[in-house]
Amino acid sequence: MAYKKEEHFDPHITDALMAHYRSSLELLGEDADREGLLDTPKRVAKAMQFLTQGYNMDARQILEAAKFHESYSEMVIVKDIELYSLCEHHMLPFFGKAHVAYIPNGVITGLSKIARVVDTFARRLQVQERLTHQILDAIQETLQPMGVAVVIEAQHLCMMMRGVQKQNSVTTTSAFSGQFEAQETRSEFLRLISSKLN
Ligand SMILES: Nc1nc2c(ncn2[C@@H]2O[C@H](COP(=O)(O)OP(=O)(O)OP(=O)(O)O)[C@@H](O)[C@H]2O)c(=O)[nH]1
Ligand SMILES: [Zn+2]
Repeated sequence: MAYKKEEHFDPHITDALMAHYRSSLELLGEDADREGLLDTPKRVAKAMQFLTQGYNMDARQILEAAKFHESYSEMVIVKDIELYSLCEHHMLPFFGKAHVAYIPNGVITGLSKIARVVDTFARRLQVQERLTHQILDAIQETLQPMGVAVVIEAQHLCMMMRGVQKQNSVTTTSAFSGQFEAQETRSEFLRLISSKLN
């Protein structure tokens, strides 16, 4: 499922968000009528709809539409999938990388679909832990593989620009199912995602 182009956003929602962001500008002490800000409510309305459009995307449908029967039964890893999300506490971005693996059980999917599944759940208000589990659950339920592994490494602007103001902390979350619950398989996955060659 492709991203919606900005011109396809619901105009009623865009209008309501524009009014909201215009009054936010004024509440923050700005002159919403000055030249540089005239189009800002519209830009922010569109940007926020873009950043939350995962609500209109269906990860299971994306995977169902790209299932192929194949006897390959080794680990498939898609690593370094960049992600941008918004923390649900402050609506500030968190961003980083997702590493996703599965061990097929007769069914594989298109590699790009794994990245699309990541985007589907990232483009919402999130906490990193739930994002990690939602990616795992969608792949597990749809492809029914022998196991799924998801690791996300991300930096949270709410911890960098404000609040505790820590610039270098990276949060790592992980979720494992099936064969990845075994130490040996999990270690192989962790070794492969930290390798420069793989
Ligand atoms: N577990 C988890 N916490 C998150 C995530 N994103 C942001 N947070 C945290 O959400 C918490 C919200 O805590 P509160 O005490 O309600 O909010 P706050 O007063 O703004 O907290 P500070 O950020 O410490 O100033 C903060 O500790 C954030 O660091 C996330 O993805 N997962
Ligand atoms: Zn936050």
